[in-house]
Amino acid sequence: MFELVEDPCYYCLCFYAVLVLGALLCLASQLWKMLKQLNDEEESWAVDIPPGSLGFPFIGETVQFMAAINSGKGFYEFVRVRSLSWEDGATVIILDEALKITFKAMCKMLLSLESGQELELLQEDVGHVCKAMLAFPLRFPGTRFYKGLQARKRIMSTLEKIIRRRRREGLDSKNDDFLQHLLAEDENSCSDGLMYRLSDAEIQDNILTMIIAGQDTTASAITWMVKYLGENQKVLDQLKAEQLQLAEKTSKKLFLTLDDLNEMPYASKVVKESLRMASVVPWFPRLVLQDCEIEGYKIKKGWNVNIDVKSIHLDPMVYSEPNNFNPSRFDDESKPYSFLAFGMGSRTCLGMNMAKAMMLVFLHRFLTTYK
Ligand code: HEM
Repeated sequence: MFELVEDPCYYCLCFYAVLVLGALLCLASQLWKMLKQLNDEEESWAVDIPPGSLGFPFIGETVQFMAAINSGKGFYEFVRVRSLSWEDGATVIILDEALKITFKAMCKMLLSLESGQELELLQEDVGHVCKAMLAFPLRFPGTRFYKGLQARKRIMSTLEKIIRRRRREGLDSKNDDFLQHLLAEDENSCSDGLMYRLSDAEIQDNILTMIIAGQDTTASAITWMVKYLGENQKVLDQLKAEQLQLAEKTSKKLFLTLDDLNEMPYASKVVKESLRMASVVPWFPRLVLQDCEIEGYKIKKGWNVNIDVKSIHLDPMVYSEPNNFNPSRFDDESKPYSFLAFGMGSRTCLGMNMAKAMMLVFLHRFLTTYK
C-alpha cells in the first residue's frame, strides 16, 4: 500500500501562484475599466473638442513631443504639424470651409459677431433656413421646411436680443457695423420725422436677408475659383507671383487694407473670370411691366421672364473662347451688359464690393499660406 504524501512546498507554490494570478486579473480588470472610462469620456467630448489626437492614455503625446525636441527640426515642429489641420494631407472640402469663412465675415460686418456660441448657433440655424428655401412647403414637424421655420424663429429671437443689448449700450458704442448704422439711421429718422422708421422685426429681417444673400453665393464663388485655379497652372503661377510680392509688403500687418486689395490687379481679374464662368446666380426673374418687342419677338405685359445670365457669360459672340479660363480677357473693357454676375441696374447686388473683398482676401491667404 502506498500513501500519497505531498510536499508542503507544493501547496505553498500553488497558493502563491493563485495569489499572483488573482492579483494580475484584478490589475487587468482595473486597467480595462480605466481605459474604458477614458474612452467613453473621450467619445462624449469628441463632438466639441478641436480636431486632432489626444494621444495615448496617461502619456498623451509625450513621446512625439520628446522626439520633436531631439530632432533637428526643433520643438516648434511638434506645434506646427498640429496647428495647421489643412496641412496634414487630409481632404479639405473647400465649400464647407468657404461657408464657414464667409459666414464669419458676414456676421462680423453685420453684427460685430466673431466667435462664441451665439455665432455657432446662428450658423447652424441659417443652414436650416437655406435648406428650407428649396424644400417642399410642408409645415409638419420633421420636414425640412418645418425645421427651417423653427430655425428662423430662433434666429429672429437671437437678433432681437442683440438689438436690445445694443440699444441698452447706447448707439455711440464701439461697434462700427451694419446694425449700428441701421439703428443710428432709425434714431435720426425719429428725431427729424422725415424718414420711415424700421421696426425691430424689419431690422432683423434685413440682417437675415443679407446673411442669406451673401454667405452661400460668395462661398460657392470661392469654391469655383479654387477649381478653376487648380485646372490652370499658368494662371495660378502668375497669380501666386503677384500675391507673394504683395505678401512681402504686408507680412507685418495683421489685416489687409483696402489699399492692399487695390494692389491685386491680376487677382481681381481672376475673381471676375471665376464669376463669369461659374455664373453663381445663373438667371434673374423679372415681371414684364409693359408690352414690348425684343429682336422681333413680342413680349406681353404680366409675363414672367428670366434673364439667362449663364448663356450670356458663355456666348462666343460676347466672350471669345468662353470655356477657357482666361482672366487676362478683362485687360480690355467689357462690352456693355456682358458681365452680369452681380446683376445690373436698380437691383444690382448690394454686397458686390464685400463679396469681391472676401474673394480677394481668401485668395491672398490661400496662396501665401498653403501649398
Ligand atoms: C459672389 C457673391 C455674390 C453674388 C454672385 C451675388 C449676386 C447677386 C445678384 C445677381 C443679385 C441681383 C439679383 C437680381 O437682379 O434679381 C444680387 C442681389 C443682392 N445681393 Fe448679392 N451676390 C453676392 C454676394 C452678396 C453679398 C456678400 C451680399 C451682402 C453683403 C449680397 C446682398 C445682396 C442683396 C441684399 C441683393 C438684393 C438687392 C436688391 O434687390 O435691391 N450679395 N446679388
